[in-house]
Amino acid sequence: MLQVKPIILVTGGAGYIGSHTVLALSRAGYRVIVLDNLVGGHQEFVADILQVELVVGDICDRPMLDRLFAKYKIAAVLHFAAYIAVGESVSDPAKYYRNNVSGTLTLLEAMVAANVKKLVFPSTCAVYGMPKQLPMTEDHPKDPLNPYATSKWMMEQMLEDFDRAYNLRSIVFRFFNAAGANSEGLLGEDHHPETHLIPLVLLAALGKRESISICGTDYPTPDGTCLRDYIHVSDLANAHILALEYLLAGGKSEVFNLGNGNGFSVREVIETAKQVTGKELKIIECDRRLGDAPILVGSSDKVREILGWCAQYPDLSKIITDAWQWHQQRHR
Ligand SMILES: NC(=O)c1ccc[n+]([C@@H]2O[C@H](COP(=O)([O-])OP(=O)(O)OC[C@H]3O[C@@H](n4cnc5c(N)ncnc54)[C@H](O)[C@@H]3O)[C@@H](O)[C@H]2O)c1
Ligand SMILES: O=c1ccn([C@@H]2O[C@H](COP(=O)(O)OP(=O)(O)O[C@H]3O[C@H](CO)[C@H](O)[C@H](O)[C@H]3O)[C@@H](O)[C@H]2O)c(=O)[nH]1
Repeated sequence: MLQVKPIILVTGGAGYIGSHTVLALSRAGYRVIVLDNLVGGHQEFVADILQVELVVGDICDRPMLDRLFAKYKIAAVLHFAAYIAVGESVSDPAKYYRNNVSGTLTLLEAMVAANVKKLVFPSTCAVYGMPKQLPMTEDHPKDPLNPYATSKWMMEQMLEDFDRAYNLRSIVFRFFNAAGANSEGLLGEDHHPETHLIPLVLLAALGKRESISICGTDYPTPDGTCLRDYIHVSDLANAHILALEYLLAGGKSEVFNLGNGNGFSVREVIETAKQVTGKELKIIECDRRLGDAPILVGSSDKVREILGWCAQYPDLSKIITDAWQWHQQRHR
């Protein structure tokens, strides 16, 4: 007998990680509804490339959410919608608490009211703050260094309470640094303004930016620049399918790191990008960026053990090659 897969609501599905996850969901046979206000997302990703239904709306709009949950029989929500720039969250924290925390609370209340009680939520390794032990495991102390990370930690705590009080089951993924692009060149990373290292380096390689800045060269790391754990966006997307299947099968709430467990410095990323692109880059060394931790590298043993997740593209060179292919196409 033909099995009909459930309907999944993806907030922020027109954005970078959300769109890659919608692609993985569609390929796994799910019917997907994207809810995005398009402040940071791309309508053409959803309408032209993914060809799934897009509802243009805001997670802060409770009446619209109620209508949405009444119209579709949604089995679970994957909640990517958020503001994401660490630096901006330091200068304008209210914007982050309003959109990320208040918006998520509105969404969760609408879910409980509609009896939709399964959620996958992207948090960040930035909830850990300064590393006390490396690689970081899920029980590492939490000490967010900026309002963006604090907003994610607040939402994690909200989810714990919603589980206890309303039986809302969630999988929280603490992403390390999402990077790369769909290997077939269908989707990629295009934030406005762009703040992330890899796309900025590639825009410099394309001549769209004059130079690339290294933000801080006096960190307590081997070459003085920050170490990050870069993870391919398609590996993140696949983890969401496993999380969804786990929740739909009745799994209990869990929190997982998602990273590759290898730290690369800013200089190493720039060096790898030079090799991939074959371009020389003008490098400017400048001051540290506010709210940056020196090292964020995680252990993903728990997600491997419980969800059976395994990275398909752990190699930094492959991550940058896929991003480069997409950037070249996008800016042709
Ligand atoms: N990029 C990373 O390295 C990283 C790391 C850790 C966690 N995350 C989390 O993953 C998620 C997705 O990140 P991304 O890099 O794809 O960001 P993105 O900006 O590309 O996507 C976010 C999407 O959410 C939408 N959105 C924002 N506020 C909304 C609202 N109020 N209502 C409806 N839609 C709204 C935007 O239009 C955008 O399409 C975010 O929650 C982010 O915090 C990202
Ligand atoms: O022009 C730049 C941009 C970044 N960096 C450095 O490169 C590293 C990576 O920076 P990104 O902005 O690419 O990524 P972040 O580590 O700051 O942040 C990302 O990962 C975080 C978790 O670490 C959060 O989840 C956040 O959403 C996500 O943007 C940092 O040390 C940063 O200081 C530079 O040197 N020059």
